Amino acid sequence: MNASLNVSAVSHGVLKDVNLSAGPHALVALTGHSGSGKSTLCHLIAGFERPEQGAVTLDGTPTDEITDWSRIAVVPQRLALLPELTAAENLVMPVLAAGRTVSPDTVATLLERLGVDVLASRPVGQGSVGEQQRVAVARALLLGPSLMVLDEPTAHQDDDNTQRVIEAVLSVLAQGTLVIISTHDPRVLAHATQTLPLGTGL
Ligand SMILES: Nc1ncnc2c1ncn2[C@@H]1O[C@H](COP(=O)(O)OP(=O)(O)OP(=O)(O)O)[C@@H](O)[C@H]1O
Repeated sequence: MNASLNVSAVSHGVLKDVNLSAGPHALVALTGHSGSGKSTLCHLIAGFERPEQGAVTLDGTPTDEITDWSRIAVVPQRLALLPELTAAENLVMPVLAAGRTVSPDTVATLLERLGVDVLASRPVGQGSVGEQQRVAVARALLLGPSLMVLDEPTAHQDDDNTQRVIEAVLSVLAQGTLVIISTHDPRVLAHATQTLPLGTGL
């Protein structure tokens, strides 16, 4: 896993001439006030859309051409879980889409680690917002992606669960995942290896 992310001269919506390079084991924090474009940049890096100007590539490939969650896994601000499916089923969806398999034990262990084993066999729509957010974190962690993009992943978490999310992210970071996190949370920022402030006019 030696992913190299390049955001080159990107202008898109509120974003103007944004540049970023990062590789394995980097934890890049996207910071800035509300409306500064953190979610917009998360979407571009995740490959949900292609920038109006400039390029976003992972190992030379535009990220909007990458759909394999073992390469790019995402925790969107709006989570994008299927509420009528169980947490375990939600975790397995991108695995199946990538043509891979994971053992039920691996899924169960990950859900337990994030404190959401209670939803393993219940529809995730029955969980709290914080629980659903941790299911989305587990879904992104499952395949040990090359690049993981998390949009404010501790926004709905109490102290203990913030620590759970941070420890889970640090574990894939240690294995070489490149992590991009939009955040205001000082407990997350403390682990950043790079910070990209947005909306500063720089
Ligand atoms: N699909 C869209 N179409 C038009 N404008 C949009 C769209 N999505 C976001 N915007 C605008 O782009 C700007 C940046 O929004 P974005 O959600 O990226 O900011 P943010 O820094 O993530 O904010 P927050 O911290 O409140 O989540 C905002 O003014 C927003 O209204």
